[in-house]
Parts: sequence; C-alpha cells; structure tokens
Amino acid sequence: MTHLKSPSILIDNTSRTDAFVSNLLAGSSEIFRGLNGKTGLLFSKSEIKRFMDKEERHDVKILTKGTSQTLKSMSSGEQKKALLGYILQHDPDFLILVNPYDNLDVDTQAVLKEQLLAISKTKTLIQMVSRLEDFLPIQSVYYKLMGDTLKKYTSHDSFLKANQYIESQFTGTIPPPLHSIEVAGEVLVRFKNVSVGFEGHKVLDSIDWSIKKGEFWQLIGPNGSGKTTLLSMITGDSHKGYGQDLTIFGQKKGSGESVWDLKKKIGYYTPSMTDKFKGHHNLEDMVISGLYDSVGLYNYATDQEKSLALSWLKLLQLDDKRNMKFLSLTTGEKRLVMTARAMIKHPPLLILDEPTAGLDEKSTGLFIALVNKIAKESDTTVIFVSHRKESGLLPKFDYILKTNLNGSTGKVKQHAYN
Ligand SMILES: Nc1ncnc2c1ncn2[C@@H]1O[C@H](COP(=O)(O)OP(=O)(O)OP(=O)(O)O)[C@@H](O)[C@H]1O
Repeated sequence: MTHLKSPSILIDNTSRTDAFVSNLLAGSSEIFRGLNGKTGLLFSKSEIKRFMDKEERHDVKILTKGTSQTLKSMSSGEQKKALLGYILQHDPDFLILVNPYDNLDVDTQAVLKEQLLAISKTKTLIQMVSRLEDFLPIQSVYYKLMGDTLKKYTSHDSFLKANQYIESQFTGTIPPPLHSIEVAGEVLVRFKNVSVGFEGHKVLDSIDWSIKKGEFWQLIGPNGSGKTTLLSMITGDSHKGYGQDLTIFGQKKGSGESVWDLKKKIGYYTPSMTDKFKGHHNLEDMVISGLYDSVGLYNYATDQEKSLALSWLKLLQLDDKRNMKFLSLTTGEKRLVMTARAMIKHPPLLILDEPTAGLDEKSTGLFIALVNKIAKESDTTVIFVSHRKESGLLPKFDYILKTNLNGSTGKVKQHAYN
C-alpha cells in the first residue's frame, strides 16, 4: 500500500467526524486512497459505546472477555484498555483514533501515548483530536476537518499558528432564579469516614469531605479512583451511601429522604446525558426543562419562564437560535445550553461531570469561562469533575482522590488565587 505518513487531523465543532470515519472504514475515502481496501479499526468513545450496547443487548462478552465485570461498570481507563486490547488482537492495517485521551487521567494518558507511539512504528495511525496538546509527536501531515472538507497545512508551524487557543469571555450577568431554593445550614454535603467497595474490590477509603454553600470545587482523580461513585452517592443514584456517615442538605443519607427531593436541589450535567437525546425540542425548551428536572420540556412554559430562558440564551449569545432544534447545535453549544438548563433554577449544588471531554480549544475556553462566571456570580456550590487540570478554571478548592490498595483516599487543596 502507499505508505501514509500518519495524518494528524484537528477536529472542531464543525467537523463531520462520524461521516469522515465511516468513509475511511468503508474504504471509500477520496483523500486517503492508499487506505482503501485495507482493514481499519476505530479507537474512540463512540466505539466503546457501540460495544457496550452490543454486549448488553445480546448478553455477550466481547471487550470484557476474561472478566466478570460489565463494560458499563468499568472506569473510562479500563474501558479504553479493553478496546485497545481487542483492536491489537485483530491486527488491523490502520487505526483511527478519535480523541483517544478523553476522560483519561494524566498517568493513564501517558501509558496510552507510549502504546500508541509504539504502534505508530508499524501501522498508520490517523489521529483525529480536538486539542492540539493531544497530538502524538510523530512525523505527520497536518489537516483540519471543517465540515466534510479537509484542509491541508504546508507545515507544522503554519498549522499551529492558525489553530492556537483564544481566550473567551462572556458579557452580561448570570440571570437570577424565579424562586430561591432554601437549604438549612452552611454545610451542603458531608462525608465522614465513608468507605465503599464492590464485591470485595475497595474503591473509596475513609473519605472525609465537607462541601459548603457557595464553594467552587474541582474533583480530581485518576481513572477508576471513584469520582463517579462519590458523586452518585450525592445525587442518590447509588445506594452505597446508606449505612454510612453521609449527610446531604442537612439530612442523613438513608433517613427517608426522597431521591426526587434530592434531585430538585441539584443541577447536574454530564455529556452522556445528551449523547442519546433524540427529542425535537428547541433551545428555549431545553433551558426551561431544567425547572422541571427533565431533559426536554413536556409542560407548557409560562411567559416568565420563557423570558428567563431568553436571558440565559442572550448571555450565551444563542438567543437568535432559540427556536432552533437543540440537536442542530454544535457539541460546544449543546454543552453551554445544558449548563444553562442545569443552572436555571440556581440549585444549591451544581455538578458538572467531565463537561469538557471532547471539546475543542475554543469551546473549552468558552465553557470554562461560563463555569467561572456561575461560581462567581451565584450562591450555587459548583463541583467540576475532571481528570485534566483545566487551564483557566478557578476553583477555590480541589478534592483530590489518590488510589490505594484499600481504596482511594481524599485530600483537600485550597487555591491561593481566591
Ligand atoms: N457497579 C459496579 N460493579 C463493580 N465495580 C464497579 C461498579 N461501579 C464502579 N465499579 C468500579 O469502581 C471503581 C471506581 O469507578 P468510578 O467510575 O467511580 O471511577 P472514576 O474515578 O469515576 O473513573 P473515570 O474517571 O474513569 O470515570 C472502578 O474500578 C470501577 O470498575
């Protein structure tokens, strides 16, 4: 085959990545003709999702062969390891990597980068990433995918120069809520000596964590350290909190609180919430639906609610699109709208779980600016979960999980810039 210098392709909100990948895998690429007729495999989050659905629907083990765990219950790092193992077993001619390091902590990223670098010596790697820092340092030809069009750069320098990150800001202020949600006491959430495990596998060890009103936290920890487990105890999505010394909004966990009541006080967003969303709701409805704790609006909105949604969309500079379908937005725009949806009621607690995964530089900058603004201008406590230290994010505290044999331990770090 015509040997391809592993192409490096920057993708952004406009890129039709799925269509591009499908063409490559189907052997019908107009651009990389040398690959047509060769076998390619895809390493991406969507591919993990596809296997997850397949394993669940047909009750089979494909990526999880040899383990008793389901793919769904594995941490992101474990899932990616399973996919890479499967791909290597099948020895393809080329590999397409779409944002391979998303949702991975620094150490796991470093291990994966080493593995991919080694693979790049014998196979063509097609890297498709949203962040410049995610390109592997290999001899490459650089491109940008704009819609379906691939723009080729003459040099690495010209590529970097054209695609540097630009800092973004919002003008205007966070719209106030229609009604305030009262919570008694200063402490919203308190974990005291909380330990959690799954079937003999210890995940969290003696967690002590107090989260007060109005604070801004970043929850950081390697893959599998228990971030999601910790959050699901707060949101009521896991029963692991019962029988432990865990107090949420002044009420001891397991003392008869309803999950519904909990959800009313929490704004939550994680990208997988809308990955499968197929509704025909417009932007205005999506923002208003946060008042009803639904994703998409199933009630008639009042004029007051509509006007509040409009204020949010103005802040996001998306008001001219308010009657457009949510699904027609770019990934970055969708995340801004979903954050406005989670925040519209000014919940006492806003949880954003890996909200920047897969976003390009510009959209990440905009998203971070919005979160900083929410934390600064409202009384809402923000927990931003990420394995990546987001540059520009200004949390007051980090809660850092560190993995150990007996489960992860937690440590608080306060930032000096506040
Ligand atoms: N239902 C379950 N059954 C068995 N093991 C589980 C279950 N849920 C989570 N685990 C395990 O608990 C550990 C912590 O998982 P968790 O998803 O909380 O980590 P995380 O820090 O959120 O990881 P990531 O950053 O990769 O999403 C992992 O080893 C995971 O495999």
